[in-house]
Amino acid sequence: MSLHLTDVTLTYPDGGARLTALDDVDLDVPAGTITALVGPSGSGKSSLLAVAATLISPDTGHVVIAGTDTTGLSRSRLTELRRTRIGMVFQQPNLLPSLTAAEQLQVMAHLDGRAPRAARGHAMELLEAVGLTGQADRRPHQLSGGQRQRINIARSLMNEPAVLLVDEPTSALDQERGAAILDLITTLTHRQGTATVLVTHDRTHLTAVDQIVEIHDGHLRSPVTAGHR
Ligand SMILES: Nc1ncnc2c1ncn2[C@@H]1O[C@H](COP(=O)(O)OP(=O)(O)OP(=O)(O)O)[C@@H](O)[C@H]1O
Repeated sequence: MSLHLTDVTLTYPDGGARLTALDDVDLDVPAGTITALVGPSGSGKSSLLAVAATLISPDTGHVVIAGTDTTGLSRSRLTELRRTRIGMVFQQPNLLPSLTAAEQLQVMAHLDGRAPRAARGHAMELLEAVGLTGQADRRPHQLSGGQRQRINIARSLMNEPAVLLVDEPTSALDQERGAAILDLITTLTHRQGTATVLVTHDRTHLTAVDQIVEIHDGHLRSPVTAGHR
C-alpha cells in the first residue's frame, strides 16, 4: 500500500516556453511511513503533491498508488481512486459550517455508500484517535483552530486511504499546537499503515518522520533517513 513516483517530469506553460516544475523525480514512500518534503518557495512541493494526488498528470513518468499505475487511467477511474485510496489534508481545514465534527467524517462514508450506523462508529473511533471524543457534536465555530485541523486529519482517514498527502498542516497554528498535529500525523501514519507525504516549511517539527526529502528547482535530493542526520 505504498506510493511510488518514477521518472516524473511536470512542466507548466510559461509564456511561449515551458517551466519545469518537477524534473525526473523518483520517490518511494513505503506503507506505514512518513516522508517530509521540504524546500524553498517555488521549488515544486505543491506540484509534487498534486501529481501524487493524481490531480495533475505528469508529462512523463509514473505514479503508482497502492500497486495501481495511474498512467492512462480514465478520469472517472482516477476520481474513484482519489475517493477510495487517497487522503488529503490542506492548510485550511475547509469544514462544512453547518455539520458537527462527527458529521464531517460521516459525509465521507456516505459518499462512499457505506451504512450510516457503521459510519458513525468509524467516525467516533477516528475522533477518539485525534483526541476529540468530547467534541463530536460541536460545529466548526465551536472549536479551536487546532481542533479543526484534527477533524480535518480524521476526515482524511475516514475512507482508509493507502496514501495520505498533507500540505503545510500547521501553518495556521502556533508552535506547540503545530508540533502536536505533526505528532498526531506520525502516530496515525504508523497505526493506519498509510504512505504519507508531508509538505512543511518547519524543520523543527521533523524529529519523528521516517525520511526527509529536499526539493530544489524541481529536483529531489536523495532522501535522508531520520535519525541518521
Ligand atoms: N499552474 C501553474 N502554471 C504555471 N506555473 C506554475 C503553476 N503552478 C506552479 N507553477 C510554478 O511551478 C514552480 C513550482 O511551484 P510549486 O507551487 O509546486 O512550488 P512550492 O514549492 O509548492 O511553492 P510554495 O512553498 O511557495 O507553495 C514554481 O516556479 C511556480 O511558479
